[in-house]
Amino acid sequence: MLEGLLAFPLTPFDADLTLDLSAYAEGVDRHVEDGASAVFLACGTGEFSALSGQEVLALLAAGRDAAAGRVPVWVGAGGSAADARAGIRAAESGGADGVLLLPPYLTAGPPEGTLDYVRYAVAGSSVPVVVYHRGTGLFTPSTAAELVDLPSVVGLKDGLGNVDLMTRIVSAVRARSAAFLFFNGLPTAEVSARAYAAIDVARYSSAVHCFAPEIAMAFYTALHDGDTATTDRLLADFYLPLVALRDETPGFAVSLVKAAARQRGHRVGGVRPPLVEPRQDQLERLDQIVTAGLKAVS
Ligand SMILES: O=C([O-])C(=O)C[C@H](O)[C@@H](O)C(=O)[O-]
Repeated sequence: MLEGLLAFPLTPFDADLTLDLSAYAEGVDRHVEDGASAVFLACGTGEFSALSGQEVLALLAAGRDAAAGRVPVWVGAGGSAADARAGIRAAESGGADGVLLLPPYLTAGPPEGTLDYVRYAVAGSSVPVVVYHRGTGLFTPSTAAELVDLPSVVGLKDGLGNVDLMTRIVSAVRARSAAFLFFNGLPTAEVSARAYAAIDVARYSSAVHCFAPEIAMAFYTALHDGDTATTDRLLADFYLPLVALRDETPGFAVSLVKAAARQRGHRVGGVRPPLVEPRQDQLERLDQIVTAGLKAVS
């Protein structure tokens, strides 16, 4: 389940920041045509935190139509415990193949509370769920191992980036389940992909696939083939400069992706607040970084 490169479509907005569903359908179709093995709608890159429950459902309907059965369609849920439960149920009724459960809104409890949040959210539904480990939703090795007892929870996606903790989480879960799935969902996941593959977290998602699928697919293939000359070149020429720019401003893990998609001619519009747009000098550097990345794969 969920082999290959996972794509997280951007959510396009009009000039007044309302959803642009026809542009969304184009984006989902582009991901599938460009080699994504599954699409995860309305998650981090898709600005889940800025969307209403109704908007997420509209994106699910448009995304399913656009994917047309060619790849699995997963969708985000999360926020308050009540919204997370309602979101998972609505995703199930709306025909999603699975749900990425994002962290609880605003308040962090202890790890046992995070586990309870997942139990509460998945109660009464059977659609497969992957739990996103980041921010206000953190696990210990022992609480992560208890996820195995929840039949609909099939995996954990790490967005924290603590290799020591993830190594211990993978070991604790593997002692109880060989089938449980692990995903690297760190911002610009390619940068940590080699290290994470070494600790049995080989699946990853690529936000870069939203604007430079040529680069994302070349990196994925090189990583899969053990072609370190290519992964090293793409890291040096493209991913590491991109991450340096990304780290200049909070929220750029999404804003830069949207800006780069616009630069490549895609109809995605701007970001909703609290995200901000890159300045002109940052846009110019972004353009240079993408040009260098495309040259490296040409
Ligand atoms: O929820 C999300 O949007 C993600 O975690 C996906 C991104 O693709 C992330 O892995 C990245 O930036 O490469």
